Amino acid sequence: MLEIIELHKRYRSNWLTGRGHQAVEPATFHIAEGESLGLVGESGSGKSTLARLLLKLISADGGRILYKGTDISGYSLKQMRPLRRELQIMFQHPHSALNPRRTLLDSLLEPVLLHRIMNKAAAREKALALLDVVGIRAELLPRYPHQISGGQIQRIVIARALMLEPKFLVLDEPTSMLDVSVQAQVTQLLQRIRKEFGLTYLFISHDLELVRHMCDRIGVMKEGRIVELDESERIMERPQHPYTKQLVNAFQAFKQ
Ligand SMILES: Nc1ncnc2c1ncn2[C@@H]1O[C@H](COP(=O)(O)OP(=O)(O)OP(=O)(O)O)[C@@H](O)[C@H]1O
Repeated sequence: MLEIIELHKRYRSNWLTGRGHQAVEPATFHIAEGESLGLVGESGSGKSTLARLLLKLISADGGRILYKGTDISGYSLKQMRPLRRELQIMFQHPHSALNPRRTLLDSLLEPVLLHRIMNKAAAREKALALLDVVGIRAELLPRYPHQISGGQIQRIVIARALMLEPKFLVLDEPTSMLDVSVQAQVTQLLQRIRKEFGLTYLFISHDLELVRHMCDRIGVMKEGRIVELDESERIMERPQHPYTKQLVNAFQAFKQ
């Protein structure tokens, strides 16, 4: 579905240090349709930058992105517009994902009305059907984000993404701000909708256990480089790179 070839990014020098920063070294990998690919690595290793690069939310310094065989690297904002429906991202901070001054219903309807996909009545009907899928009662819809829990917000955010019938979702630490028990419920929901809607995921997390559970393959990032990428079980059982070994060992020690 996505083929990434030598994609790389350097942030320009900042006024404080006067130095630039190579956030992502040339990265080459693919994400197959229906697959869930995990990205792990310490904070600052470039995971979010890589995800934003492949969605073209930030511009790359070089490299290519093929989506369903078409090179979209040089696409303008206008050319990307129809693809924004198909390629979406969900962020870590559930509260900043929704406009605090809009009701949940308005937030749910906003993207489809903006993309002029359907009229308001049809959009409401679709929203109600999706609320069922994500396990939210319709009575909550007139509320504002601060009036519901973090887990409920994440469910609304998931429903809002589904309104646009995406094909590919980047999940950037989607559950890291939630309590452990709520985390498990949201993770289960994400697993279920992947199957139900035939979605493809890029799942970013610090949590190796979660990534192993959610993902078919795992890519390990260190200092802007993908140092290892393999099937999840193989990464866990036979890590090759010293940094991956360190991550897996730390995880095993923590489990004992
Ligand atoms: N807009 C920016 N301008 C300059 N430097 C940036 C910018 N965004 C990120 N960086 C730097 O690029 C590096 C990679 O950041 P990135 O957010 O991609 O890492 P990450 O692995 O996703 O980290 P985390 O797990 O903490 O979210 C970091 O050193 C970060 O400080």
